[in-house]
Amino acid sequence: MRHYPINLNLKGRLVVVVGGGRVAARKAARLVGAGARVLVVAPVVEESLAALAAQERVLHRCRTYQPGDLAGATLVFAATSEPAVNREVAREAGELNILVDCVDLSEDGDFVTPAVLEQGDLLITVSTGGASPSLSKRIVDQLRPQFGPEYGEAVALLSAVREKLLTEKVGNAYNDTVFAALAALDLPALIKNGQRDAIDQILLKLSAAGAAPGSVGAGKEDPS
Ligand SMILES: C[C@@]1(CC(=O)O)c2cc3[nH]c(cc4nc(cc5[nH]c(cc(n2)[C@H]1CCC(=O)O)[C@@](C)(CC(=O)O)[C@@H]5CCC(=O)O)C(CC(=O)O)=C4CCC(=O)O)c(CCC(=O)O)c3CC(=O)O
Ligand SMILES: NC(=O)C1=CN([C@@H]2O[C@H](COP(=O)(O)OP(=O)(O)OC[C@H]3O[C@@H](n4cnc5c(N)ncnc54)[C@H](O)[C@@H]3O)[C@@H](O)[C@H]2O)C=CC1
Repeated sequence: MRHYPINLNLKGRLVVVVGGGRVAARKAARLVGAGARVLVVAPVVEESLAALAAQERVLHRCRTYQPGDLAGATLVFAATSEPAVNREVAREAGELNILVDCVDLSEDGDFVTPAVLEQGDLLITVSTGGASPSLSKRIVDQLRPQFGPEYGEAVALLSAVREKLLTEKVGNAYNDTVFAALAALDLPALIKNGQRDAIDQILLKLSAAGAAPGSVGAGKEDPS
């Protein structure tokens, strides 16, 4: 394995994207989705980036890259169409100890971005270590039909149950039993088949030892 997999929480962090074409736009849109503060440095930006800038969801510095543009960044994307500029950006990032993704030559960078399948908080990512981005994309496209919106709902429900159990100071052994029982269920299938009453019954049964599911039920009515 050439890369170490990690899912970053970039909420409120400054990320600088140098370049404003199709590739920069793809990276910037996902960064905005993750709650990062995004600065785009480019003399020309494509339509979707211009729209994000107009909505003040990214900051656009409308000129070519200059040394100093990376100040304060947590991450950097060198995403121009000029290899020499991308190298220069990578060099400055290295000096500042900021991790950089060089979109035209992964060997010059510190990280690469994977193809992504997202359903709520479920994140399935595929990478080939830079060998074949289009294969990464194809694998995600093949997985997409198997992981519909019910997976997002299942994750949200599991998260609520988990938070409730962990904040109710129920014994660890009890929690372990409940988590194991929940993990053994095919919750996404139950959700997909509309079996919300069945899920609420299961949650009530699991909570019999003391942790009422309360507001975490799957049905429209609060089961508690
Ligand atoms: C190393 C990496 C660096 C990085 O960008 O982080 C990188 C590098 C390069 N990509 C190139 C080409 C293409 N990239 C795509 C698409 C995607 N590229 C993505 C990631 C990555 N691309 C990282 C490694 C990912 C991995 O490990 O597999 C995806 C998965 C995610 C994303 O962009 O965030 C996204 C899918 C988005 C989606 O799901 O929709 C397409 C297809 C398309 O655009 O439809 C093509 C054209 C077809 C082809 O060439 O395969 C070139 C050659 C450029 C040239 O010819 O000059 C380089 C440079 C090089 O190879 O060195
Ligand atoms: N990683 C990936 O997913 C992919 C990477 N690529 C690589 O990424 C490069 C960029 O691709 P696109 O976005 O499609 O190119 P593009 O031609 O659409 O956009 C290039 C952008 O770079 C900006 N730019 C040029 N010189 C600059 C400078 N000195 N300072 C700041 N910005 C500058 C331009 O204003 C423009 O916004 C390609 O040249 C290719 O090598 C291409 C396809 C996919």
